[in-house]
Amino acid sequence: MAPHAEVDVGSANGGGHAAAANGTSNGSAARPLFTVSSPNVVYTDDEIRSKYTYRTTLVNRSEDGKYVAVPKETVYDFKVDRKIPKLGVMLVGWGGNNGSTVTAGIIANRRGLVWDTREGPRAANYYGSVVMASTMKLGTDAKTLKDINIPFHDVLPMVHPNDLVVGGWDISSMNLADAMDRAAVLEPTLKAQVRKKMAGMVPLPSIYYPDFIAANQEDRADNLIAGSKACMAHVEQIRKDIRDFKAANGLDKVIVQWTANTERYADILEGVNDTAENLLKAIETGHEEVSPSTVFAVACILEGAPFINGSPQNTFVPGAIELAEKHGAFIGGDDFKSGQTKMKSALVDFLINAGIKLTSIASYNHLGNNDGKNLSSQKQFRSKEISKSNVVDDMVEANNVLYAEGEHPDHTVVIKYMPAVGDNKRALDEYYAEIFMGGHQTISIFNVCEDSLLASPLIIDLVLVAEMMTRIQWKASSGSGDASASADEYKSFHSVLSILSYMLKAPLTPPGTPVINALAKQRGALTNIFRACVGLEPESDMTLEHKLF
Ligand SMILES: NC(=O)c1ccc[n+]([C@@H]2O[C@H](COP(=O)([O-])OP(=O)(O)OC[C@H]3O[C@@H](n4cnc5c(N)ncnc54)[C@H](O)[C@@H]3O)[C@@H](O)[C@H]2O)c1
Ligand SMILES: O=P([O-])([O-])O[C@@H]1[C@@H](O)[C@H](O)[C@@H](O)[C@H](O)[C@@H]1O
Repeated sequence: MAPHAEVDVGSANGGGHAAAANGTSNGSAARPLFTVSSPNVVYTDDEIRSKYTYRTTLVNRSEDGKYVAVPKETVYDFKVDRKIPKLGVMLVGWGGNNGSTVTAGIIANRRGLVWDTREGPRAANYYGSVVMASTMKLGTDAKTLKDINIPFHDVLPMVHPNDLVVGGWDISSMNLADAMDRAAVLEPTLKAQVRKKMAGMVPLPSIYYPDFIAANQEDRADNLIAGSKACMAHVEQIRKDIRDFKAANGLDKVIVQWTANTERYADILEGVNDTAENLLKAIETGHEEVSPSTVFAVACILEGAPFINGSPQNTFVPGAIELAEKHGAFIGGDDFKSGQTKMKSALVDFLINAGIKLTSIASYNHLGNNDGKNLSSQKQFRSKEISKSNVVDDMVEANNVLYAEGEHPDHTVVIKYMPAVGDNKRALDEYYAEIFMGGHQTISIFNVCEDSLLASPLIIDLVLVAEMMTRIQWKASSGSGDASASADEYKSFHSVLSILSYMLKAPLTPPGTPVINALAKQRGALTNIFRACVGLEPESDMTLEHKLF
């Protein structure tokens, strides 16, 4: 059967669910859940335009070495395209645990499925998605001053995941129904209801360069594009696949996401992958240090499809980042932040900001899925060890009361492959800290993460936020105090979508900008940038209205 994507027009025309707030999936703007009444916000049928004053504090040093804090205001004009596109998502590694699970989840939600379990009936949901299952404070009721909270999804005219058309590639030819069985993640009573639809989904052949993933993956590799090292033919085939998928499904846009196996790190080599020009040349000449994920990234950049890396390897070598910047293409990564590390990025933030001196973190985990099998190989584990270890750096460096320059907690990460537990990863963590007057606090956590059920909503959030970013443009308002920007042309955000960091362990940021791992700060950035696009102030927890009266 020819590989093809899911074609389910059930709700692609918006019939499968309530029209998304601020817009519907048929491309016109509907009545939004809320409007902002302000001279700084203008709604048209096609756009939301806002004037937003961004307030920061610049710090200088006086001659006597003291800090001098100077409040700064920069006025930006934001423009949001309200037309919600018909959106496709192509997963690299579609037949994996994550790929098959997220596909089944979208179908189940679109159809409003309910299935029997030992604990009784369960209904499809998007729990674990910050976009679909969390809220943000819109403001306070003008009469009662009580908080008014709205679904995150409603703050801007976002695509609804029920409308996503899913496809992708895999080195394994297994159809998605059999892949769902292989994954052993979902209940049989749910699988039975989506099996027919998924049996018709067959991943496109993909590129396979054996040296980049564990040798134990070879037995899956029966669905390959010819060639075992990078070449332009691979780039062009992937670009053609994206165009064909877009045309076959009548899509306006396609976003590509890597949820294939973790690769080993690629060496950064001068003259090979250090610049965009050298990277393209290295692909043309078949350099063996160019990985499959980097070939996919280059293909997507050239095709203008946002590319997101859900795995920890250094897909975005300097040449790939430079290429994305040159083409104004969006890239994001790395490594879904789904369970053990997500908890860590919240707990470490809490401990250190509570003035508790974390002195060691021991993170052990074992899992029995194919990801764990691939990670049982040292080179692939090393990619994951890096992404799981660096997540505390910004929080430690931000507290120079607890930590001297260069001082940091001991931190170890262990991953073991234990087939018996399958996708239900066990994460065991010990946090050891110094507290008041020589005391200690020891926090021990046993965290069973059903990895694919935690990662799937992140795959959805990454797609929805990345797509939303393709419809947001900005410019510094004339006379805004930002001399660097032209006052009369809108442009997109930087190619590297650091706004995606909440969903990622090792956030990729524009070159030279800081990496923020603290979970609350990441969510705050995502929330407040979206609020700014409709002219709303950042969420403030000051609640002076409840204190000054
Ligand atoms: N909670 C989580 O599940 C989680 C969290 C963070 C990161 N990740 C990462 O997400 C990725 C996928 O996780 P998974 O559990 O679905 O793994 P998986 O092994 O079940 O799926 C990976 C799929 O990729 C395919 N594949 C390998 N190389 C390919 C290539 N070059 N082109 C196309 N397909 C290819 C494999 O055949 C397999 O079907 C892994 O890199 C994992 O480390 C997962
Ligand atoms: O996101 P998280 O739970 O910290 O990290 C997970 C690891 O604990 C697990 O070993 C690995 O297989 C997953 O891909 C994921 O990276």
